[in-house]
Amino acid sequence: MTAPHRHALYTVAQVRALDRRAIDVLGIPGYELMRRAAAAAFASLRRHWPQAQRIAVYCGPGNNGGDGYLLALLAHEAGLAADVLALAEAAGEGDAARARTACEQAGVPVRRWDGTSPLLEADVHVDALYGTGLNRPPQPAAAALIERLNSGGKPILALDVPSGLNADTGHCPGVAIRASLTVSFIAAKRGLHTGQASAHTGRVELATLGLPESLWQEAPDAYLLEAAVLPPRPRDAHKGRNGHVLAIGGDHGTAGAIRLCGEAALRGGAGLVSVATQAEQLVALNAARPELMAHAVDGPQALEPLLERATVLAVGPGLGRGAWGHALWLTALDSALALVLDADGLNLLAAEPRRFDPARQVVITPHPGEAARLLGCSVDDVERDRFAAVRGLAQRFGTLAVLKGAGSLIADADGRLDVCPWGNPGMASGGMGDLLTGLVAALLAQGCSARDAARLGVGLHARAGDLAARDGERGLLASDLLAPLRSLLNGLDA
Ligand SMILES: NC(=O)C1=CN([C@@H]2O[C@H](COP(=O)(O)OP(=O)(O)OC[C@H]3O[C@@H](n4cnc5c(N)ncnc54)[C@H](O)[C@@H]3O)[C@@H](O)[C@H]2O)[C@H](O)CC1
Ligand SMILES: [K+]
Repeated sequence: MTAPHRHALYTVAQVRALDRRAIDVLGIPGYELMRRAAAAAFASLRRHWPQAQRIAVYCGPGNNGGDGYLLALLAHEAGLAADVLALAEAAGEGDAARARTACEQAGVPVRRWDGTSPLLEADVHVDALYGTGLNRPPQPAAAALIERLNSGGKPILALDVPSGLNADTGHCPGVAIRASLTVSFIAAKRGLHTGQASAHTGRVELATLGLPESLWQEAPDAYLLEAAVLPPRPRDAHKGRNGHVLAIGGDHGTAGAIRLCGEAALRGGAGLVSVATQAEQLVALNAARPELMAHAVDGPQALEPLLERATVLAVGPGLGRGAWGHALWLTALDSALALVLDADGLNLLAAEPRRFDPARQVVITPHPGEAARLLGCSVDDVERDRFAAVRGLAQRFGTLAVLKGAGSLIADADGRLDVCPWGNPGMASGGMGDLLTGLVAALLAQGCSARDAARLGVGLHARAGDLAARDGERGLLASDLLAPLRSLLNGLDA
């Protein structure tokens, strides 16, 4: 019996089951839930826009619209000017129809949106068009209204889900509301925290509608990551206790990626970091970061002695897909060491797929393009359902999978999902992935399991990106993250 763990994320089907249990088992009528939802949303509206005197509510044909009618009624009863534009004719019966009648009988003007009339004059617009019931792209009239609201220059409060956003996947099949605030009811939906969601939800608040803890019986399988750091180092720590990362990459002309990976492994706290790379990179690497032990490796034989000393492998940054990179990649895959695969290490895996021994600690960190190649689908397919994609990766390769992008996702082979709530568009730049690879390798080197290294690494990396973006998201460089990363790792939140 767990209340909605404040980081638990639910599917629409799971929330519907909670709704049903509230109605059937706890005997709370659906209309009472609707009234509580409207009250919670209205209270949020007053908190966020205390000066608002006029609100306009846009109601769809279902229960999301029902929430909107009851919110308009509450605003009217509180002395605000409230108007309603309805997308559809009054529904025959049901809670939404009852809500609309209560609204009209109280004297709140309810007019039909004819597809062209101007928006209502208001300080705040309330989006009550679609919630968890969205099952196709908004149709022309609704789409036109959504686009007008988005360009209306006034804040939008979205009820439960910004209309047009799929509450399960975070994908927008068509146009979608861009809200300043979303008040979500009963339980947080997965789709509010990944993919396109962050461009549409604004701030997300959860209203549990005063339901008793006994409602949340089944434990959900998706959670928002929580801020965490590594436990403090024992005083007698020595470099041998913090593992030895061997970063493999840096084909002709690409020293930067493997260097960033190695630096991140050092900053991430690995005891020792070696780099196996092409001879031409040595000077640049040693000059840039002498603490990295760079080795010229021309093939698998030269790699062997380095593998014997390493405890974790990070394979892929700047590896290339030529004979040199492929030979080193094969050697790394045939070792039993913990492994982080990224960039060309993943492209080579897409070309020569294999399942890893579940006992081996392996983390793969694709961006959507690499994920598409690994899954044999399009990038659109990946982004259309990121949760399905990341789970597919973990199951297909038998590894811990990270699917990067807005709201990075983490899946392990038994289906548990974690969602990263941090990060910003400034991080969509070269080298950010190389940092993550090195950081995850460093955490593995310090004894984390693949799952903990991925969760901690993704969270710290994104939080460091948010700290570094305090000086602006434009021009954010991967190396800007190294300083805040070190602070976060040591629990010294900058
Ligand atoms: N169930 C409860 O106890 C509570 C529900 N709450 C609110 O209810 C909505 C979910 O309501 P539902 O009627 O299932 O669906 P929607 O209102 O989201 O959608 C309306 C209706 O519209 C049709 N539809 C879907 N997509 C489209 C489209 N693109 N174009 C046209 N029509 C579309 C579809 O038939 C839907 O049924 C939930 O989000 C909450 O806001 C209460 O708040 C809490 C209790
Ligand atoms: K909505």
